[in-house]
Amino acid sequence: MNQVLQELATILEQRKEESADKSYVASLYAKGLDSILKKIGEEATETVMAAKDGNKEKIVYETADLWFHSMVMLAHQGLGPDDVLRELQRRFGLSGLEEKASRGK
Ligand SMILES: N=c1c2ncn([C@@H]3O[C@H](COP(=O)(O)OP(=O)(O)OP(=O)(O)O)[C@@H](O)[C@H]3O)c2ncn1[C@@H]1O[C@H](COP(=O)(O)O)[C@@H](O)[C@H]1O
Repeated sequence: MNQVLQELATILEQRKEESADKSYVASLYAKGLDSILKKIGEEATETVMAAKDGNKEKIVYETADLWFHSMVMLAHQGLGPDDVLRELQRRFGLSGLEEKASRGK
């Protein structure tokens, strides 16, 4: 799995033991699932607006916010990035893309 995602996932697990006034992630857990989902909705909207503007720097920044809050949601639900990557890898295999990529097509 991607090392950055793995390291972030480890921090997100550790934040489950942290107090809400010391950590943004712990404060999101304390507010509960609906607040985490609200942040995902906001960040998704900001990502869409950045893409419509065509500002590459802003697109990357907002997508990072969206991925980050999605990872907080996964951690809250007892999941992690490896679960999503496994699903993407499964689809990759199913579509035959893996074989085509290895043949350079
Ligand atoms: N990657 C991130 C990250 N990306 C975005 N954010 C926060 O997500 C929020 C984004 O919300 P907005 O863009 O709406 O900005 P805002 O108006 O300040 O936010 P709100 O007041 O509306 O909640 C900001 O407060 C950012 O600081 C993040 N906060 C933390 N991390 C990672 O999570 C780790 C743990 O963070 P803490 O729990 O704060 O220690 C850190 O080490 C970082 O690696």
